[in-house]
Amino acid sequence: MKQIYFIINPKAGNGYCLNVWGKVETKLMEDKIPYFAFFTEYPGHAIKLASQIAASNHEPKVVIAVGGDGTMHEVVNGIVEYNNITLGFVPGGSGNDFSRGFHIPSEPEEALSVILHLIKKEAAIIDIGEVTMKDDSQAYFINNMGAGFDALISYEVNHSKVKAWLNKLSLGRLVYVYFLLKKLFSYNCTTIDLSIDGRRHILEKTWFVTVSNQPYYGGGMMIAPKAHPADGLLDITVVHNLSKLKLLLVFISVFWGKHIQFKEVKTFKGRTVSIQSSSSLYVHADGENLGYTPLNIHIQTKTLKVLTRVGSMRETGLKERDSNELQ
Ligand SMILES: Nc1ncnc2c1ncn2[C@@H]1O[C@H](COP(=O)(O)OP(=O)(O)OP(=O)(O)O)[C@@H](O)[C@H]1O
Repeated sequence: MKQIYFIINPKAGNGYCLNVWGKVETKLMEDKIPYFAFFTEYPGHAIKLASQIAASNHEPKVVIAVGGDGTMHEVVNGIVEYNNITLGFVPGGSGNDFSRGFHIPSEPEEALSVILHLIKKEAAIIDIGEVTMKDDSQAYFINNMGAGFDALISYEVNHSKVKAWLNKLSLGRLVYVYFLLKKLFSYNCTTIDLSIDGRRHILEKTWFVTVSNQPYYGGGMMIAPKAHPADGLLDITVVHNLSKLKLLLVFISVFWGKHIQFKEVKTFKGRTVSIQSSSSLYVHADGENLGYTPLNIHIQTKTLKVLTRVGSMRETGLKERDSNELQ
């Protein structure tokens, strides 16, 4: 069997992740499965740990992130340039949208069982998004990225103590709702200039743009119900031209993926996307703050090997599609 490395974020889920790791560790010992474990010590550390593991030799290895979407995001960014790594995930964060979108069980022992089962089978090969910022710096996302109101919410969530309190009450998912309501009334919408595969869209009074590789974000909102991480396309969602009150209505419907029925919600599919705006907008990737617009996004198809129940294109009956056909 390939060597298994765990990268654990002890701060994820406001420390709940250490309980998750305790359960995983007990199961590994019971089943006498050899492994290496590394704990992150500061933000960004998982990128370094993951790239060091990948670079240590050319042997194929399994790296399993234990934490939230931010931990998975860092691990992806650490291994993206190496082709000897297969990725796994045990959810231990507050939002855990990766596990929702990639069908990883929420119970730690169950997640581990699925991973150990899948190690013996073929991993899914999925797409990822590459974001290039104005200063040419690059970052990759596995779930989604966003610019505008949703990125502002991410920023507020990541810099607030409310998340810790809600996590203590096992209500971590509600932190996004709390900040949405808090920021809704002071937010100023902007005109955005969106290019998708060279086709330009000027969208006035825009709340936000998200670019998704899988359906879920923000702790369970089904922002891009038709997104599939192995279809060779990114799903773009724009919410614009609607009142604050109607935004709340759209927001409620997003948990069921019904928001796309509103005329103010535009959806597109594409391979390259550029976002410019009349004023600088906050940007996030997988819920981690990235900076500000303008930026360019490019899909890297079939780039990552992931231990997930989300099947390959062949298994799900999807065909490689042309983005223009689907807009
Ligand atoms: N030792 C550490 N001390 C402080 N912060 C850390 C440490 N290790 C990692 N981090 C940071 O913790 C942040 C949150 O991690 P993560 O997103 O995995 O958990 P979460 O926020 O609870 O879950 P989710 O993103 O699913 O809501 C990340 O930005 C990461 O860089």
